Amino acid sequence: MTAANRLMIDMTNFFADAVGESGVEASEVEALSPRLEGLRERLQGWRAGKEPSFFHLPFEPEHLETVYEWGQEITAGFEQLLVLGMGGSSLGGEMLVHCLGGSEEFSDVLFIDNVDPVRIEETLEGVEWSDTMVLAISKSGNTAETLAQLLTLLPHMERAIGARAVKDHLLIITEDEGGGLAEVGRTLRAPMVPHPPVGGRYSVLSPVGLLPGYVAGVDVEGIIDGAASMAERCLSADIRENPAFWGGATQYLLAEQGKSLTVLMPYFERLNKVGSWFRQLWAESLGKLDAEGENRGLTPSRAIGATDQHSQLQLYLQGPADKQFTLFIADEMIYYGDRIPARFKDIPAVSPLAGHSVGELLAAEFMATRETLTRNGRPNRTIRMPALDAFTLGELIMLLEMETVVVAELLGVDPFDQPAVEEGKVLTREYLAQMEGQLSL
Ligand SMILES: O=P(O)(O)OC[C@H]1O[C@](O)(CO)[C@@H](O)[C@@H]1O
Repeated sequence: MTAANRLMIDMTNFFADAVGESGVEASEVEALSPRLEGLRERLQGWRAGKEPSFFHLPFEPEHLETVYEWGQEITAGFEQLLVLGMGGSSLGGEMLVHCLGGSEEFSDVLFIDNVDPVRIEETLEGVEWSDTMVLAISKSGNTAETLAQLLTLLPHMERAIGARAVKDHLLIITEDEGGGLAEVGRTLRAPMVPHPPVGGRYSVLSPVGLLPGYVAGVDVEGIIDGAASMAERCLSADIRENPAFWGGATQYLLAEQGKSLTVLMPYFERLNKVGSWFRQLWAESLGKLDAEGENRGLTPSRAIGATDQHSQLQLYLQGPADKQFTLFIADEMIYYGDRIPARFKDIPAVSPLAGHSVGELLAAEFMATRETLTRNGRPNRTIRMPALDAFTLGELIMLLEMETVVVAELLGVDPFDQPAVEEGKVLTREYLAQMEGQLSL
């Protein structure tokens, strides 16, 4: 595996030297280092594979083997992959496909990650069942939405390809063999791939995310190499040398000082789904009660440059000083896009644009936003990628996962559970039961 670091993390504008009193001091971040000692020890165990963890996924070659085996079968036999799943069961795959997908041999990977009947109907309208493989993913196997998605599209499949062929068009990823999805799969004799023993929001580096990615043409080995390289860097005992410890501890401190809204703002639309994936990771991992029963958490928010400069930036600059920002830019951006013709260069509004590529304009807008945030005392950091490629995306995924775990450690919460979500699931079932009562009257 290559150890070249491609992701550059510029934290300068998180600190008081750049943004004044709304920033933090490097010495304050360093002072948090002893509180991360327990995590450092656990990380060594995770790296050695002593207990299941997302951190070890890039070092488990069997996941890639499964992805190649199924990926080749799907790309050889089908035109389309339809992925069913909620939250962590779909967001990682969607991120990979959206960021780097676009294989010419294989056209479509579609995701149904809701039970909005209109959206489902619209998605299914274009599905040619004889050319489609369905991938149903649920770690627990009992998620109502995922089961409803699968069970409602089964009759469509059966009508189109015949009941006996369904098992050749369906693949299931689930962990719990006693769960509803496994039960349905066994009845239909559909093949099953085990979900790794990690939470859905930490599962992107397993077949859960990599298989849809592979099918869309993503270089999954590059993703894994990048993630492994970042994981090794995150083992450093020196907090300043450890990107996730340094980044996570700084974001924690900023939040403790009132900046508990984390805004992710890529200047690259392909990175938009990184924001969707990160929102679940950050929200479900951090938003919970600590040991003293205090409500803790940092609220994720996402924006997209340059579009949201014309929507959110006014708030960011002069609204409440409760936010910290992570901006993303890819150096290659300046080479993209047509040059703006000089034809109307005598018009004052056109003259500064003439001759520049559209990518150069976007890059200039990024630099301007970064500077205005800084001048207005709004703490911000920049994650710079030379190019948006698989290795860099793998580094980014591992960095954001590890930063989440670091912030959780400092908040004193468990990053791997989501105890409060259960209540809503129970109530949903109760409401359904009530509706059944009404309908039977
Ligand atoms: O993979 P499963 O078990 O279907 O869960 C889907 C999602 O639902 C949650 O349990 C609750 O939102 C998430 O943590 C998870 O990613």
